[in-house]
Amino acid sequence: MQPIISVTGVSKRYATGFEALKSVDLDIAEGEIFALLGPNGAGKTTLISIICGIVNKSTGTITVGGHDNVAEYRQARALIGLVPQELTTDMWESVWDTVSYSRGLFGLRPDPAHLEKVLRDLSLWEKKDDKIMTLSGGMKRRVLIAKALSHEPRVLFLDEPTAGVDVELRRDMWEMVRGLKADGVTIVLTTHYIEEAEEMADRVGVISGGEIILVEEKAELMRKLGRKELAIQLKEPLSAVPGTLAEYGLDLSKDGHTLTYAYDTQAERTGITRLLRDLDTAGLRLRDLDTRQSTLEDIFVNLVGNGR
Ligand SMILES: Nc1ncnc2c1ncn2[C@@H]1O[C@H](COP(=O)(O)OP(=O)(O)OP(=O)(O)O)[C@@H](O)[C@H]1O
Repeated sequence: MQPIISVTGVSKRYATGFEALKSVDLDIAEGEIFALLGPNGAGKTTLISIICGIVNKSTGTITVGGHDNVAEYRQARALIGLVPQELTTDMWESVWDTVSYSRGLFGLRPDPAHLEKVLRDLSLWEKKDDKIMTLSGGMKRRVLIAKALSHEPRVLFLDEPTAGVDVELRRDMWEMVRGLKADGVTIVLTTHYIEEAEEMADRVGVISGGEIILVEEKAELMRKLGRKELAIQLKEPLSAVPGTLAEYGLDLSKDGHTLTYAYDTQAERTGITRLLRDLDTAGLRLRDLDTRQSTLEDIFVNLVGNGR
């Protein structure tokens, strides 16, 4: 199936000479929730701003629903809803007016029933006549989402949707995103929060220093997450792993005192019982055992550390 968004060889050099993106390739499948993870300054906002046509790219091509996002800007932009990080909306307007205006910008006929559904889904219906400046920060964020959904986009971009929001609003956001997915909307969200990617995403992309360094199904990442290491401390140091233990792929520390066995916690058999028996048979005496689980955070920090 053709991806709904296709980014090919996109780079960005700002006027300052800073290269914020380095030849990014990325496809987003229709209907998925894609989380773009990366540290501050990695290029997340730059990338989504370029896809949405707010920032010009230096090289490369982007299509949205098959439309080139420069040559066919209007068609491409009409398919996209963008919820920016910053509150950028007219504080003096009422919720209803600002959301209606956003829809009008796309040249669409008024559709009060659609806007009512959007506002109700975001628990904003009661506030529809309130001026935006009178709303709480969390409610203002909901207004930004309502604006982004006003023209019935097929792809919704959420830039750091839950940065600085309370737990309740975060839960509501996640709920809303799931509802949109159920309606067939593709979601791309940027986040620093690994739990958010873990909770929401079908696929995860990691960006660091302007480069996409990993794109993977979340389930696959979770499988990696499921890996554990067993560190076996030996009473007497070894100079090499005994040949009879070759099948375990053990790692011997430089000082010869520790053997490390990596295993999959989700596998039916971890092989630990057999390994311990074989260690005994090989005549090795143990001082201590220690296990350590790699988290998605470890994987992330590792990747980002290496990507710099
Ligand atoms: N208009 C600009 N001119 C020059 N440099 C810029 C401009 N906008 C962003 N940058 C730089 O480009 C890099 C990427 O910024 P970007 O906002 O895309 O990162 P980010 O991953 O979204 O970060 P954060 O998580 O902090 O929002 C940063 O080093 C930033 O300072």
